[in-house]
Amino acid sequence: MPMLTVRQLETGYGGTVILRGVSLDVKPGQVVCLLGRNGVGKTTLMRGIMGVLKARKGSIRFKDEELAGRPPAVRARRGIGYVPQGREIFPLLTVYDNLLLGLEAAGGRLKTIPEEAVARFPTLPSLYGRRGGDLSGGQQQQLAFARALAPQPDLLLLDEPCEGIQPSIVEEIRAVIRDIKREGRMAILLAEQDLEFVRSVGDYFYMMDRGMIVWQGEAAELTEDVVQRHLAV
Ligand SMILES: Nc1ncnc2c1ncn2[C@@H]1O[C@H](COP(=O)(O)OP(=O)(O)OP(=O)(O)O)[C@@H](O)[C@H]1O
Repeated sequence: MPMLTVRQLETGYGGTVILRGVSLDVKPGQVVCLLGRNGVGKTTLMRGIMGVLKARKGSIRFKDEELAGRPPAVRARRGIGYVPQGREIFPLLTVYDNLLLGLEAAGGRLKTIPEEAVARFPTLPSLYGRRGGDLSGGQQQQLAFARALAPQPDLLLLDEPCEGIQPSIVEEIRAVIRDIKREGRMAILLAEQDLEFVRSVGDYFYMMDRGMIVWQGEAAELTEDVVQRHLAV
């Protein structure tokens, strides 16, 4: 049984339709990857699932509840965490307050940041008093990741977490995703352009082109042939 079932989702910006009927499934504990060239709609799909963009048509079922008409706060409360592209750290707030906002965004069920969310990023506690805007890009990505983990979501949406990040932190992020996968309690939907990264952490993939899913399969079936057909420019 899938945990997330998206069917025929249509959404876009203003009068422009970007997603033209996207369907996908994420099962509990799975790492599902979204692939596709720049501009095909990966971020738009993430925003549609989180509810930052309203669905024009289609269905988003999460843990047996229809969420398509519900606001982002409800989706966060139901257990969807989001690490947006560009991270969206609050630059003037401290690292600690950024983490607390993650708890609040998910309904404030937890009052303190769970040890396990932060323990995945051992350098974060030493930065608690710093302003978000003073961190490096890699540190901000770790903070955005920990902020999304703080309320203990069941599904994590990760939008290109390695984009523009130094290699050592990419390796840390890879290790965190692998740990989460090994623990088996959380599912991940990951937008990612790096094929090697997808092969190393993914279970399943969806390939997007111009607002549609054009191919899908097990991550192990992400062959050069598939890549050539859908990713080569
Ligand atoms: N805020 C916006 N207003 C209008 N159009 C937008 C907006 N954001 C994105 N688009 C358009 O939507 C389309 C899909 O963009 P999207 O960011 O979802 O692609 P993507 O696959 O995530 O690419 P990237 O890897 O570059 O982020 C593009 O044509 C883009 O120009």
